[in-house]
Amino acid sequence: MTKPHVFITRPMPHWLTEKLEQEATLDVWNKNEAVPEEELVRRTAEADGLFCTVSEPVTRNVIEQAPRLKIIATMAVGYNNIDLEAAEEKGVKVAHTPGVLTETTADLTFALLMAAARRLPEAMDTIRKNEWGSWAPFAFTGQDIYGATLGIIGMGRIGEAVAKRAGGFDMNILYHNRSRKREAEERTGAVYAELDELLEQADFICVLAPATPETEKLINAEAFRKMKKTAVFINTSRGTTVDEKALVNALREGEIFSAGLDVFENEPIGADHPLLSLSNVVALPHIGSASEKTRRQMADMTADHILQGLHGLSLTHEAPGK
Ligand SMILES: NC(=O)C1=CN([C@@H]2O[C@H](COP(=O)(O)OP(=O)(O)OC[C@H]3O[C@@H](n4cnc5c(N)ncnc54)[C@H](OP(=O)(O)O)[C@@H]3O)[C@@H](O)[C@H]2O)C=CC1
Ligand SMILES: O=CC(=O)O
Repeated sequence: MTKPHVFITRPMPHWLTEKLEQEATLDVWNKNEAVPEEELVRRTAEADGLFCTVSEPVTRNVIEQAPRLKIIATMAVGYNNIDLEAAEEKGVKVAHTPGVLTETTADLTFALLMAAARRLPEAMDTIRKNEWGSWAPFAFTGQDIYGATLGIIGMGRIGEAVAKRAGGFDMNILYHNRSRKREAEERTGAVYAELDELLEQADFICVLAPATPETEKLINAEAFRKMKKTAVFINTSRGTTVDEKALVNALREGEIFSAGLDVFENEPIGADHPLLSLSNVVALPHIGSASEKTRRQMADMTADHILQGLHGLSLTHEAPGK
């Protein structure tokens, strides 16, 4: 009997390909860059399983041209890049990796918060450029984190893990979701707030809601105008939740103090992106879950999802429908 065929959209370590090769024939895109759409369509067309990442738009076009496809497993918790409606129509299951990356992404969110508050990259650049004159009373003064107010938009798994870290800094925590989460309030001491109230009162604003039509440009020019001039804005969710032009403007005009960003409207951003011309921006290349242990666990979980999908078994983490 011929083995099912799996297309993997990134180079993977041997332990992972060996595991999948016991049950499938693999086609691996051997570059650490997104598969161009034409290539994704062509290679998924032959596949029973698609092992993908956040960077490939798995569109209706991709899904409809893949008659054998049974399972799409993304190595990510966010699955906004996959057309769930088309997958459901074609009977293709979709899996993602919630939970396993929660603490690692919360660590990175907090690291960005601290770096943007205390201007760490900007200060380090001074040393690199040999421009460190002497201890200067008002050089690189930033915002205090201890005792400040944190506003979390999207108090889910990662939002709550960020709130727990904030507890160690004695922060007051406000959060905004579509629905109140009373258990999270009990666990973290966070207080539910309407969005405007959170924007107006928080010293630090972290977006951790998923990319959906509802969250598209949720943080726009009007939202930035409501924030404190000393506010630090952090986005580790998806670039689509923020109006980037409005963000550039808010940072340039001093409507907010600084921003820490792991995600962008279009990834990868080029070195000539306007955000990178601003000294009050800390920018990272979408590395929220990038610890060695977590990425290994995510890859392994994705491989398990592929095997479950190929065998018609229920998925450990099926992506919730629309
Ligand atoms: N930078 C990176 O590398 C990473 C980024 N991520 C991003 O983080 C996101 C969150 O992950 P995770 O915490 O596991 O997901 P969860 O589903 O656990 O949490 C998402 C939260 O967002 C809330 N939410 C949804 N829609 C809205 C809305 N319109 N307004 C306000 N809140 C909303 C939900 O609550 P409710 O339904 O009540 O509104 C929920 O509590 C992912 O979807 C992904 O985009 C995740 C991992 C790594
Ligand atoms: O952005 C990463 C994810 O897991 O979602």
